[in-house]
Amino acid sequence: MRVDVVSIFPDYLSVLDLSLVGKARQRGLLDLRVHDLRGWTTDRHRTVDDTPFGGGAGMVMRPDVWGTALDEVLEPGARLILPTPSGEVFTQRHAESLASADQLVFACGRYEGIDARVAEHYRDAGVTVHELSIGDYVLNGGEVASLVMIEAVARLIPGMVGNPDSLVEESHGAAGLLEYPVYTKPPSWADLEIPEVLLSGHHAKIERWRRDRALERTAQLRPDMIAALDVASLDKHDLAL
Ligand SMILES: Nc1ccc2ncsc2c1
Repeated sequence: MRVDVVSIFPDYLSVLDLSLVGKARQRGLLDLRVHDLRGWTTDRHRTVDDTPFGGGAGMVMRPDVWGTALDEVLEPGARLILPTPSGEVFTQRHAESLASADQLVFACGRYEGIDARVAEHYRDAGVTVHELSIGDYVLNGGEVASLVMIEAVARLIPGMVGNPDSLVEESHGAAGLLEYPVYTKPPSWADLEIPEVLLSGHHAKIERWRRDRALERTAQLRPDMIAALDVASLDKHDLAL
């Protein structure tokens, strides 16, 4: 997979050289390219923004600069991602869908956002455009959101994580539940012990205990996820909880 990120703060993305994503690049699983939007400006001040039509505070990012950049970066079949607080909320389902793309291009907005004609222009041109939010809070731009989405997608690329089975039991994974509580050594800490069943070696009981805790935790913290569960995926024990 090729991933391009266009930003006026390209150094913000240097963290992608580390950890999982960094290793993926070294192993050739991920072709990550970070670009400075100002590289496509033509004036001496390298201007990327201007005042909003209709008035209002702040500045809006110019469509002509973004258009020149994206025309160069987008390859046929690429998905264009516009991180924005006014977008659809990014979920694991989006990560799974985006992980199958040949190229993802993240356009990181700053100021009050990117001129709306950019999304419109590329949709009209047949490009799949995703306007995605990572949540309801204030950020200064799209760079941090892009980091979140790139990590969520990159770890799903085949060969990225050592044990693919671990992707199934994670929170928001295939089971559609939050993850059960986990424990490790020492067996006793701060006068707190390990749940007995986890020391029993009885795998069926352990599996049952873990699913019960995942269902309980999800029901308590994320009733919306319970409501979204496929009832067919629940067994009679689940339903009795
Ligand atoms: N302020 C804010 C909140 C969420 C979000 N998601 C992508 S860019 C962004 C910006």
